[in-house]
Amino acid sequence: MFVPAHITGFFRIFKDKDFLKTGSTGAGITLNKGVYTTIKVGNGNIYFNDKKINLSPTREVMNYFNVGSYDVIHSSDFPLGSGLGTSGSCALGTAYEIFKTIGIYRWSNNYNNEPVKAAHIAEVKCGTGLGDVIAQHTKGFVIRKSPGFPINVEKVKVDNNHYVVVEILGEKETKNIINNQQWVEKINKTSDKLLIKLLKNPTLKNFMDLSFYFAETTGLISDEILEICRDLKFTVGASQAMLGNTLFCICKKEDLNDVLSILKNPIVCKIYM
Ligand SMILES: Nc1ncnc2c1ncn2[C@@H]1O[C@H](COP(=O)(O)OP(=O)(O)O)[C@@H](O)[C@H]1O
Ligand SMILES: CC(C)(COP(=O)(O)O)[C@@H](O)C(=O)O
Repeated sequence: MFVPAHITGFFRIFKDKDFLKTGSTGAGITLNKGVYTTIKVGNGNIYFNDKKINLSPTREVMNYFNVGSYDVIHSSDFPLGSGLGTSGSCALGTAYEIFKTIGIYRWSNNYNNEPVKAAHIAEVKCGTGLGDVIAQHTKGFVIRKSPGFPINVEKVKVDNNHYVVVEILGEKETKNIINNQQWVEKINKTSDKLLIKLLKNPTLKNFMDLSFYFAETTGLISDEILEICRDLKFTVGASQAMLGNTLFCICKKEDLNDVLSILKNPIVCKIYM
């Protein structure tokens, strides 16, 4: 099962005692790179790019479906902690694969996005995500209008001639931000009006402008990424992937070579619909 990476440009945090009501509003794009997940009968081991690790969101999903006798194997295009929703891809891929393997007979009485709910709950419990899973389930250029469930999103039509170029400059643990009250207040104060602005003019250009405003105003953007974004003004836009130490840029085909000449380790992607 392939689950696309997801880049959040800006977001607002909603916490609730109900994990299904906890989540985020905001906007982002899914990529044609991400995580391939398979499961096989085993001993409950988790492998990430051939390394055995105890990846908490994946473990949470395994516990949710109560399947300790399978191994989960993730093959990821991106490292964990890069703000590309890799933990969400792992959680959702695990949920889909387990659900497919154990069959819906166990859940037939209340099948309703069960794998998506399981992965969302896992991400929220682990502090590794709030809205990625819903966006990765929806795919494309996704505006999330309400947090969590019931799912309330707008999938914006985009033409296929844009590229998304990503440069990973380091790691950042999502939980250190979304579990910090000062950051939560700053994020929510900054993002308060951005969703309405994007819904009024749902274009990739406006998405990138609002994302850059959010990254700069919250102070989440690093000086290094800020500098590179200034050099990429000729594109549709550039900003920092939330919540990572990763730059992302959307550009037209005719500008791609110029973008690649500016970045050191660019990864060229497309928006995954
Ligand atoms: N080697 C590892 N072993 C176990 N967990 C890891 C390892 N490396 C990273 N992780 C976990 O992966 C998760 C990454 O989630 P997050 O910070 O949201 O990044 P992403 O943007 O990739 O989703 C975190 O829970 C982090 O603790
Ligand atoms: C921005 C974030 C809270 C975290 O995203 P990541 O670091 O990629 O796990 C995301 O889940 C969202 O709600 O939009």
